[in-house]
Amino acid sequence: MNLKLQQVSAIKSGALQITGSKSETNRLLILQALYPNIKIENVSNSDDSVLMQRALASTDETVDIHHAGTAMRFLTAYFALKEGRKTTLTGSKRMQERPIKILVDALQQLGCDIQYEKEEGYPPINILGTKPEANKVELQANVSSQYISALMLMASSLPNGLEIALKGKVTSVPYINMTLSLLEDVGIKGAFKDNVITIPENKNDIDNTIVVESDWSSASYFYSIVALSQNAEITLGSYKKRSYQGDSSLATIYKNLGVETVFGDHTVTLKKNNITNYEALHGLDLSNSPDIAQTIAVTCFGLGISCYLTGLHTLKIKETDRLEALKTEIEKLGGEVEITEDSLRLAASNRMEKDILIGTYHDHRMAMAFAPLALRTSLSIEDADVVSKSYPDFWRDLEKLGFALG
Ligand SMILES: O=C(O)C1=C[C@@H](OP(=O)(O)O)[C@@H](O)[C@H](O)C1
Ligand SMILES: C=C(OP(=O)(O)O)C(=O)O
Repeated sequence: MNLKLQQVSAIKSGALQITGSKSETNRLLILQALYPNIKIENVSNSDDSVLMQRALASTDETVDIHHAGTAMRFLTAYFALKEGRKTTLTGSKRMQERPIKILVDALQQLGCDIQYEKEEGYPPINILGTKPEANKVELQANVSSQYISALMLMASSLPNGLEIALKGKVTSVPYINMTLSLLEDVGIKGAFKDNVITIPENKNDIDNTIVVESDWSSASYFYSIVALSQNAEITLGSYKKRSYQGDSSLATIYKNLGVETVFGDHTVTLKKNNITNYEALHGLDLSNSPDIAQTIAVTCFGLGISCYLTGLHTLKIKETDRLEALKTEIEKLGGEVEITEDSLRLAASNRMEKDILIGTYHDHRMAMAFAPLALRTSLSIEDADVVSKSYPDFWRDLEKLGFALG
């Protein structure tokens, strides 16, 4: 379904409750599968978390996780270490193009039994669960942190825990720290020092209740809306100042784009002010928070300012090639974008075409990143339901703020 967004001149101030972080939820669901007395509150209602829950509950031999990257990676390690269980783990067409070799190699190093069903290095994979004796593994860390988190989440179930040595420049580091922090919250105290992660074996009962913080990547779209508005003020729950999510760097980044963040009791209020520092957008390294790159690029385009975003090497293997997709869609609207393998340069421009259909390429973040441009022009979003991968209530929440949809 294509969704038309009328141009809106002003939006209402409002308060929204954002669903739980899908990254935190999907880690905790794996830990709950290992330690069933763990309780999770503010569970994400994202498709990716629903798919994860279904996969963990399934007794079928074939498990299909559609587009969910974390589910694919975390479940590869989970099923590989589930002794005696035979699983074919598969996903959408795009998932079958997203690499998994680094993780499979690491699990094979440990002694796991995993075969590729079609193309080497890519899902679907056939897994026969084992309990390996080895407790050391080495893997390349510059492609996806999800491979590392997958091993960390399973490590405490191995007879001697696990030592994970990371090679190369480590990418998406906050997601590794998030895994470490959640493990610690349930009582498993690991360490990450000098590119070596150590997770001990756990023999204790675990019955903690963990409250998932709401999703910061989802909050990014409201940062963009406030930046593009005259004077909007939006309160979002439930957030905390000391977040496990690297995308909470939004507060610092959007300060440069005229958005002030005020932390309340479990909320953040985003307020428009006119204090900007656009220079900070020139050479902004997003290797710690890849999921907000699209939001930031589109905000800058909406503001008519230039930006140069770096550290984007992981964007090519996400739900789509996000660098290509951004270039194509911003250029349709009249912008000028140059991309390399790991960077995006947007030229300053006041051009903004009307009534363009924005392609979304099965990528929830393409739909959500472009929606705030309705504060500047009328546009349509292709396949608008794609947002449910991380944020099923997105369009309803935009309507609450006064966006005119349909
Ligand atoms: O571990 C996680 O929950 C995630 C890690 C990141 O992936 P990469 O480590 O592949 O960059 C991020 O893009 C993804 O949305 C969620
Ligand atoms: C990249 C993302 O998800 P995943 O890799 O888990 O599919 C995302 O949500 O932006």
